[in-house]
Amino acid sequence: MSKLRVAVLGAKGRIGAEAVRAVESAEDMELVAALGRGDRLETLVDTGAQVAVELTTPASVMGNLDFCVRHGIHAVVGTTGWTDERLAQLRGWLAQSPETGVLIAPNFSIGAVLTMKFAEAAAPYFESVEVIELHHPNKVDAPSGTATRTAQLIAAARQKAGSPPQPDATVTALDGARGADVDGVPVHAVRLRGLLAHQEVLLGGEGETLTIRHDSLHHSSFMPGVLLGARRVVTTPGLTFGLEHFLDLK
Ligand SMILES: NC(=O)c1ccc[n+]([C@@H]2O[C@H](COP(=O)([O-])OP(=O)(O)OC[C@H]3O[C@@H](n4cnc5c(N)ncnc54)[C@H](O)[C@@H]3O)[C@@H](O)[C@H]2O)c1
Ligand SMILES: O=C(O)C1=N[C@H](C(=O)O)CCC1
Repeated sequence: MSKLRVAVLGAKGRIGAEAVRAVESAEDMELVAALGRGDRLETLVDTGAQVAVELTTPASVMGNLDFCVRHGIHAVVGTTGWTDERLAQLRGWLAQSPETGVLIAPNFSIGAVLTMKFAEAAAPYFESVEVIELHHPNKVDAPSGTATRTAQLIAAARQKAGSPPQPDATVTALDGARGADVDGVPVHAVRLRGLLAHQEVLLGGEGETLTIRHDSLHHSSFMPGVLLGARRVVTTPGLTFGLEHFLDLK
């Protein structure tokens, strides 16, 4: 059986370098390109890449995806910075290239995907829900893509269940003290040397709290998800948002 021809964009970055190693080690894949900032995207075409793993920056991701989709190269995207406007633009590009697949995974680790699922399930049963994400201080965006997605899922679950607004008597607050408001869910971002990627979802009800916590301790935690995404995206045209769609979660 022929090997899946995979390229990595952002290959010298923290997660990109780990992805290069993971693709090289995967028996069913061939690493055909490992591109960094300033490298020619035409290399993807020249090397016959079938899938590009996009792990760059919010400033670079759209240009890279525009090129990939126009050339019918499937993409697995871990880069953050997704807004409704960006998603609509990407959907527009994909409509012009209906056989091409793009997976955007706010988080590739199974624990983080499960954290989101558990938080979504628990959210309607508690009066209060807040998200705290904690990352290394080299991270350029806040809040994290994972925390934003988690808060959106929580908010949607609460809206569907008819949950009332969260109790909060705050009248005066320093800017930022109550975190960022993501669809009504407060999200707090911590940046601390020594950390990699961590998240807590705090839920509170009368006389009880529930804390759901996930810790990524090494970039290897993201690799099974990256490889799964690359294998599945080639047969999944259009936009898939969230690795959970490629997992058989009950
Ligand atoms: N989805 C996930 O599970 C997951 C996990 C970890 C990181 N991330 C995200 O992945 C992205 C990268 O994270 P990081 O910690 O590796 O950052 P990083 O800064 O270490 O790496 C980014 C790399 O991309 C390169 N780059 C920038 N523009 C480029 C371009 N146009 N073409 C090719 N390379 C380019 C940079 O030079 C750098 O080497 C961030 O958005 C981060 O939030 C996602
Ligand atoms: O290290 C990062 O940067 C990470 N970014 C993603 C996010 O913003 O959610 C995933 C976790 C690691």
